[in-house]
Amino acid sequence: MTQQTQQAERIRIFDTTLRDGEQSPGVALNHQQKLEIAHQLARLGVDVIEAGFPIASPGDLEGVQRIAREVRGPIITGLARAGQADIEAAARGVEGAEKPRIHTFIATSPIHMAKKLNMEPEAVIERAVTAVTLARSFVDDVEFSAEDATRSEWPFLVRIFQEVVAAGATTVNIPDTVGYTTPAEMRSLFAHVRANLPAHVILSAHCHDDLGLAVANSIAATEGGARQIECTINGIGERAGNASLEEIVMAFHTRQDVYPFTSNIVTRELYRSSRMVSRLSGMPVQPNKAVVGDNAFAHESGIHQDGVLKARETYEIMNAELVGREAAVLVMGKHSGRAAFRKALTDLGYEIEEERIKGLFAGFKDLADRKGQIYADDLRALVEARTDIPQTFMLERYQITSGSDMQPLAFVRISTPDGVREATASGNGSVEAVFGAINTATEIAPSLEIYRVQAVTKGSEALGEVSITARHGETSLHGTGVDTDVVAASARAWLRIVNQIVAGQGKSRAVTQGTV
Ligand SMILES: CC(=O)SCCNC(=O)CCNC(=O)[C@H](O)C(C)(C)COP(=O)(O)OP(=O)(O)OC[C@H]1O[C@@H](n2cnc3c(N)ncnc32)[C@H](O)[C@@H]1OP(=O)(O)O
Ligand SMILES: CC(C)C(=O)C(=O)O
Ligand SMILES: [Mg+2]
Repeated sequence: MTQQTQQAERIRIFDTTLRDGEQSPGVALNHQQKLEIAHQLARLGVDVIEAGFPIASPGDLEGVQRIAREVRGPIITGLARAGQADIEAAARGVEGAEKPRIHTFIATSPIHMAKKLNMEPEAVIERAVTAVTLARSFVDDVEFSAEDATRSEWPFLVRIFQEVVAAGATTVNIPDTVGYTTPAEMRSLFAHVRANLPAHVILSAHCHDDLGLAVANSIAATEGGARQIECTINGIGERAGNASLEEIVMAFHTRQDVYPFTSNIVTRELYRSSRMVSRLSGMPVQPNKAVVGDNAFAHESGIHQDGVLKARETYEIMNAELVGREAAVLVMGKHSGRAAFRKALTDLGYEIEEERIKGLFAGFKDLADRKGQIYADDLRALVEARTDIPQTFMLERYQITSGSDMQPLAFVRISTPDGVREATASGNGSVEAVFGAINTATEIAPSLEIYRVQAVTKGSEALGEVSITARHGETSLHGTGVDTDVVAASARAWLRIVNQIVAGQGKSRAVTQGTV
């Protein structure tokens, strides 16, 4: 949101990750963690940091105090119910701040007033006015929130807002506390309140995501006159969470044509902020989360990859670097096409002629079908597993029968230029049995010297690389095989040795005809 247009108006970003975000079930941040996040929020350029709810606990008070003392730049605020003790605690919390604010609130919906507060509407107004007046005795900057505003009666809302503004509130917040409203409703509500309050009062939106509308509702609020948006990093917060800061900021940034707003947010700090909050709060970010999710700038399907390689904008409306991430990632998998495959091999440093790429691509698709995601090491293994040694013997299929009370029995079916050979053999283990069956089928029997196996890629479907050194007469030969199945990888490695012997790279003898 750094781009300026002529009519651009400023939207203040009020971050409540450390207060409403911390209200996410299971999240509790210690002072050090809160401070670390607050410093990052300052680097991110938020206008307001809601650092906590000082009356909640001595620890919360101390956390707010440390942030107020140590973090410079943003306004630091603490939340307070509409009551003396809460407001005094909030005042103690923010007193060291360069720019202190007290944020006080009381519910205004019929259900909250009657069932929760057990108060008459007139008493609620009186309590709100008293609270704002007290808060103003400590600081010049006071925000008042009408909790559950979107289920409140509009005339009542306007009345309480007018009264708290007269008592000194400088920002008036209209929260959709239970995530109930819709964009059209929010737009109208803000326009109505805006028309009934003095122009110097900043209107604020605070939306929850119970229906997945928090970001849309926050943006709609700006169309009705909101100039402050309350949100959290990664959208964490009470129940389904709050409006996500990064989504709002990037919506404005990307659609300047329809939302001519500016803000102080340094978009390149968004991803770092997201990672930090996720790490410290213990709340993972879903992979498909907009802007900051692992997949937000990743492309797996061939048609998209081809488009992105030709022109990034074909499938990307934002630049990954703009939010502090690495450039778009092409994820290799079974939906990938040749364009991305070729690019991935080039990126890995291979210069491979087109004819060979065709062959490798078939192997890649086959592997992707079995493995799912293909990593760089998978590609390396694919390329390097193929050499120019003639594949005289090729494993078509194998089968192992084994159990706790029997010796493993291997069956192999091997193709040769002259036809197919099949053989069975038993061994002390599955690998030994399959080697025996290959020896029988090929009539070549190198002796095993060294056998090593290692996982070369990530994931439970990782590729296993088998590396074998064998002797044939006086010659030592080396073969490797890669597969998601260790027995198959072993069989491939063994056949590579056999094929080297046939090709004369070891002390070999002629391939004999016939099916075993
Ligand atoms: C929509 C929001 O996100 S609001 C913020 C929610 N966040 C939190 O509640 C986290 C921190 N909260 C706490 O630590 C505790 O709830 C405290 C310290 C604030 C209060 O604890 P307790 O005194 O034990 O009260 P408890 O939480 O059980 O009940 C809340 C009381 O506050 C009253 N209350 C609720 N909101 C307000 C308000 N805005 N102004 C005045 N009183 C209020 C309730 O009516 C209830 O009063 P009652 O005990 O007379 O019935
Ligand atoms: C305290 C207020 C602003 C709040 O968090 C809400 O209503 O959701
Ligand atoms: Mg809230």
